[in-house]
Amino acid sequence: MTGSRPAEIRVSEIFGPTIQGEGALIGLPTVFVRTGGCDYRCSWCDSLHAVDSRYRDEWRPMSTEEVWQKVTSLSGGRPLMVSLSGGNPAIQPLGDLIACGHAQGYRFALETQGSVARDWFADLDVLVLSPKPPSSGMETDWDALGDCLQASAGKPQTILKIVVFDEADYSYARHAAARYPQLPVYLQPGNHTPPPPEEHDAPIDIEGVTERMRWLVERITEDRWFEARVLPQLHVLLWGNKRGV
Ligand SMILES: C[S@@+](CC[C@H](N)C(=O)[O-])C[C@H]1O[C@@H](n2cnc3c(N)ncnc32)[C@H](O)[C@@H]1O
Ligand SMILES: Nc1nc2[nH]cc(C(=O)O)c2c(=O)[nH]1
Ligand code: SF4
Ligand SMILES: [Mg+2]
Repeated sequence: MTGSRPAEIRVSEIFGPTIQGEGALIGLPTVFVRTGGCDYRCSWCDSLHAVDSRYRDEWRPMSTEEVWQKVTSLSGGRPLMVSLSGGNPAIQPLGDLIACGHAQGYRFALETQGSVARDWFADLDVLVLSPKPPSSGMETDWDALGDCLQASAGKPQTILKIVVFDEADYSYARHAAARYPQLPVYLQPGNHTPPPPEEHDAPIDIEGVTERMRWLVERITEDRWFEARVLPQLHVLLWGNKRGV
């Protein structure tokens, strides 16, 4: 007799502790679980190694226990914030992992574009919704994003984090923020020229990122948009496009 086996999590990489480089938790020590596979294909994705099926061979199906073992070994058994990213982590079975970690005092933040909702979003501590602006080449399904919010049932701390490259992206961010006035908004300057994933340490266009940040600050102050926050990707400033940091 065979019972159904618990679903496995498709993992691209597990690394840390490092610091959370983006959004509301910036600077906070964290271990990343980056899952493999995404239902989007953003033109400027900086994590293609977890998106493009060319890298599928590097993704490993792991049981919840195996993932948990790796997280606790990296953290030395000391509870911390676990960041679930990808790819789109929402397409992986992560509910058991969250329950397992909570039982040991760990907390969980998840980053997703908001295209797929899961019941277990309500068990997260932090939900980062990062809908994609026009420069990504993706189309936002606002109903799906609404479903994600509904699934979270107001339990996790929830924020909007929007990447901005240009004026059209900025307008999109304003529109998204207006749809969800209850959510804190973080504007993140886009980082151009992501390297091919096999190039782990390519130089970044730091001037471009800095220029876009200054422009973003100008735009929000001009518009008197005083609820918005502008933040760089701290890990990009510190380590460029290096993987696993
Ligand atoms: C790699 S994604 C993975 C999680 C999920 N798929 C998502 O997009 O939210 C993690 C975060 O990195 C951001 N990101 C990806 N490529 C970027 C780039 N070139 N510049 C700035 N932020 C980027 C995404 O917008 C998202 O907020
Ligand atoms: N340090 C660090 N912070 C991050 N915040 C979001 C990341 C991601 O790729 O999802 C990321 C990442 O890859 N590294
Ligand atoms: S949704 Fe996220 S992981 Fe997927 S392609 Fe876009 S930025 Fe990359
Ligand atoms: Mg990243």
